[in-house]
Amino acid sequence: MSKKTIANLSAADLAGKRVLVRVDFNVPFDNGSITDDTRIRAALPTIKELISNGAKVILCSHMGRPKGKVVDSMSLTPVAARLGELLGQKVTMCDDCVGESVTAAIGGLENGQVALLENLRFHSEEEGNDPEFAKQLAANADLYVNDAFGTAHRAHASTEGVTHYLSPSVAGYLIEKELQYLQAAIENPQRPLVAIIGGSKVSSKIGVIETLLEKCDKLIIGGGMIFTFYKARGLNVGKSLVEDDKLELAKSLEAKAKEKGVDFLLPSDVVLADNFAPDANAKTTSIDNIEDGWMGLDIGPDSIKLFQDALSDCKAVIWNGPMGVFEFDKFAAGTEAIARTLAELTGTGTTTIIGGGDSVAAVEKVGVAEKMSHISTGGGASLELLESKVLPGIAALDEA
Ligand SMILES: Nc1ncnc2c1ncn2[C@@H]1O[C@H](COP(=O)(O)OP(=O)(O)O)[C@@H](O)[C@H]1O
Ligand SMILES: O=C(OP(=O)(O)O)[C@H](O)COP(=O)(O)O
Repeated sequence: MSKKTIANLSAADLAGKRVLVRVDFNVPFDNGSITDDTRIRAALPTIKELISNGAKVILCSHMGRPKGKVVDSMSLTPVAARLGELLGQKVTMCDDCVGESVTAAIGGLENGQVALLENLRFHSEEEGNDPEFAKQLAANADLYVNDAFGTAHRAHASTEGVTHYLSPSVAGYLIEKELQYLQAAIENPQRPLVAIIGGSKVSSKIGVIETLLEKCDKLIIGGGMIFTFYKARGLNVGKSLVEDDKLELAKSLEAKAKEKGVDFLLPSDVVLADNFAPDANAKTTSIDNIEDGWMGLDIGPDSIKLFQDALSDCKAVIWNGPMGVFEFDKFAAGTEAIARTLAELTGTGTTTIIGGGDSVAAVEKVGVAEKMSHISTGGGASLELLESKVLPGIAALDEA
């Protein structure tokens, strides 16, 4: 990575210094309890490094989309409690992210102690990347570390703006690791490189499919978007999800794959449902035999075999998006089989990279998350990185 990281800072750079650390603690909640603390645990290496070097650690994050207003259910207070448990030390929860009370709380920190600022997005200036707000955030710190990979695609006051007022501004270990895997996978791939793209709609994955077509050897497509490709080929898709305004695009993506010599694989059979429900009636059929009144919600057993064969010789895999409606058990087999196959491949030396979002949930549901080479903590951010877009939160950091 060409950006400076905390590994480039010496103990003397950190001891006794107030370090503002942007983290992504935007974790899922249910009834006030954190249901998945992956993002909190992912920030621990950076936080622990700062603690052990005697820094005063000032963590900041957003939670949800409160649109510039204080929304009690989006307070970071439960996160401070969970982080305190994980660190085995107290985390001081601040009642705001800027202002006198925050300055006083930070003034009271001893070396090696940790404070968490309240949700940055309770102020509209955060998402507006307001320079005055960025200055206020910076005023309480001596240097800046960005470890919020999941928010690196946002040019907000705490990710981009603040870097203009704090020096050095460096990346944390999580951002370093995310870049190591995701950037290397497309810039310097081990081959054969296979990309598996699924999810609901082709429209949300156009950019990533186009970029990956330039990089990968095989492209496997699953999920709801397959029906737009089938309809573009003139097949009947019943009442499956289709984007009628993307038929020409689907044709051009297939043509581009051919032109580039990329093996373009669509499922050969699908699991149909008579309605979109967990208890719908289901049947498996080849893709040229989809009847009116039925919708495809998963890939079928022949397709699983087809995809497993295509994956068998690969050295690296990037996966983004489920193969079907894996939230419904009846239609989860395709996604779960791919998750298991990737876990096995990792064991035989293949690099397996899971983009954020629903593919991560699927891998966790199957219980194979620990087996993958890398699971990204950012959905939108990992997609943008795979699309070779510049992530403003990373671009703003000091060059190495
Ligand atoms: N055949 C299908 N028909 C309708 N929805 C589907 C189908 N296959 C997958 N999906 C849905 O796609 C959603 C995930 O899509 P998307 O948000 O694009 O992926 P990701 O979150 O991995 O980026 C899941 O909720 C899943 O139920
Ligand atoms: O959860 C996040 O993004 P993700 O759902 O794309 O992984 C990040 O915290 C960014 O949140 P945002 O999309 O409200 O800016």
